[in-house]
Amino acid sequence: MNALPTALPVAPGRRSAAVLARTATAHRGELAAALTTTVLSSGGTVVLPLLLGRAVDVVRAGDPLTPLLVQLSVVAVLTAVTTALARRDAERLGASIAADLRERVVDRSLRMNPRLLERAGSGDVASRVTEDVELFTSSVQLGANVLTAAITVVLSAVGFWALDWRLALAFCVVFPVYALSLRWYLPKAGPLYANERAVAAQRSQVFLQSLHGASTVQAYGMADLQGERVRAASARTVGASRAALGTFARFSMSMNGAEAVGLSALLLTGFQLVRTGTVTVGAVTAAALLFHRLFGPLGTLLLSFDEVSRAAAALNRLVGVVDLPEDPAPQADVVARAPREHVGIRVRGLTHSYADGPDAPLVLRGIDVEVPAGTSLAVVGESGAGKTTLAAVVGGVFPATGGTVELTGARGAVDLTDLDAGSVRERVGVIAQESHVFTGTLREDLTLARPGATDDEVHAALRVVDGDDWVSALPAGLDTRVGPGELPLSQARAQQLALARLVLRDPPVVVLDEATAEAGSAGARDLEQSAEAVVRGRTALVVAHRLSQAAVCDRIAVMADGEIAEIGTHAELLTLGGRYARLWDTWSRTAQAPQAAADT
Ligand SMILES: Nc1ncnc2c1ncn2[C@@H]1O[C@H](COP(=O)(O)OP(=O)(O)OP(=O)(O)O)[C@@H](O)[C@H]1O
Repeated sequence: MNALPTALPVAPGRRSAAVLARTATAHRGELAAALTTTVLSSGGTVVLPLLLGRAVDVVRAGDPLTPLLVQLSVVAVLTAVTTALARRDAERLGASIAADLRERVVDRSLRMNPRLLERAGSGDVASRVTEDVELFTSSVQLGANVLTAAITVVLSAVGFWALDWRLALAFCVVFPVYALSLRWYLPKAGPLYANERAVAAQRSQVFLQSLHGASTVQAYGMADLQGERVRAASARTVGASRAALGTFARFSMSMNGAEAVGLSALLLTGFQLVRTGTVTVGAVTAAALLFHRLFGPLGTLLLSFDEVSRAAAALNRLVGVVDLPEDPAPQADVVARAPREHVGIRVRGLTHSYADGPDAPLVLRGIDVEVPAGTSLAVVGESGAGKTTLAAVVGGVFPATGGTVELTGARGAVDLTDLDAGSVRERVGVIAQESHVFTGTLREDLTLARPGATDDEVHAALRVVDGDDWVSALPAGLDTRVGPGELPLSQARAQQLALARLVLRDPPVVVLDEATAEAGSAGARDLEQSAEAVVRGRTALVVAHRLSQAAVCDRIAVMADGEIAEIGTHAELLTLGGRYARLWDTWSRTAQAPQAAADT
């Protein structure tokens, strides 16, 4: 089994640049349009000061100014138009690149190996697909500005050279000063921003944990402690941002110094050249105007190192997700061999540990069990016995650290880990402890399981799980919007929807993990019946806290400390007089006893 990293990777800068370049060239038309209009607009920006310089010489010589004024007007109008077009084209290109990347990141995150997701923490994934994607997307405008500034700087250098090579040299004085500042700043900026992003991800993780575990936090009176953790994580984020900002402020000051040095050098050189009659006053005027116009683009280029560094840190984290190695593709013949009908489950020597290393505690300790096609196996046991872990592994949610789970059929057996997620989901349907309601209409929520299902099919699935009455009674029926902020649904109804989705998907094997555990006893009995209807005719592994649910399954496995302690039918286990019999005895004496007994 491949060793999984403990955290999501961050791509090196060179790899991110390559991905960015490849994404840009995939939009060839937009790239060509953006480059063309940007070169034209930057060209106009450089030509205008040159024409103004010439105007100074024309006025000094007393020559007619009108032809030059016409040229100036035409160039000014063309520059204005191409500048507007350049901005639009560059933004379009940037938006396309950002959208491409965003889709790839979201797509890869949704198909992420569940064990990696668990290890890396959902906070890191959430911060990448939200904050990092947003940061990168909002740098589209920045990218457009940087492109324009870079081209303007190159064309201005050509303009200086056309005026006089000595003026060009004087202009170049700024570069060593810039270079020194950058040499000081750049090695600091990368780590500072990477740290800022990492600390922000930790803050998201702590915050998400507080939200997800809100009821536990309140139940144990841990609000103050958890609040302190969130505050400490926020303080670390503020500290990291301050460190980055302080360094940036010092860098900005050195930029202003460089500009003062550059302009002084240019004016002094121009003064000498005019005195010796080498260049005209107009040429020096043009050079000064060019330099003045360059302040903007040069400042954009240099000051944007700050934002570029942030965007690059975000991009490296996004490319880290995009580049996650795909799980190996299943072999076509294995998928073809995997049974679709009369599918049984065979578990051999299953061991699992949530931690790494040879001494890591085992949560499953060598489970051997078989569920013949069309029969049901209930799994019961005390909290922490390993029931949920067994259900998750058998349901193909994540692979176990050792042993095998096979789907058996008339043509042999296929290991679950040799199949891709899609092939597993066609054959094995899972309902986990928490049933999620997706934002949208009830129809959308239900047809996720089978896109294109008709309303009749959706209602039929709801009828199987006894959910059609309340859905049909809603004024908008299947068009009712559900999810956060919409029609509130009880946990029992959310589980009913999850069961209906399973009916629509119609897999031959189902794994139900405490599908009825959350409901109060009255609702729980209804849900038990809904779950029973789903199990009927299918191969099923049912994690049951309510023993009435276990008693109606064909066989029952009692788990204790990661092992199967007892297995048999309800009657056999009662006769055995062991753990199950004791559990049943306790269960029968609880308030539900008369009802549970009537159930069985
Ligand atoms: N994601 C996880 N990371 C680390 N340990 C885990 C994780 N999930 C479960 N465990 C541990 O594995 C053991 C078995 O847990 P599991 O949830 O499978 O038991 P269970 O029988 O289903 O318990 P319950 O009925 O309370 O859900 C427990 O000791 C639990 O603390």
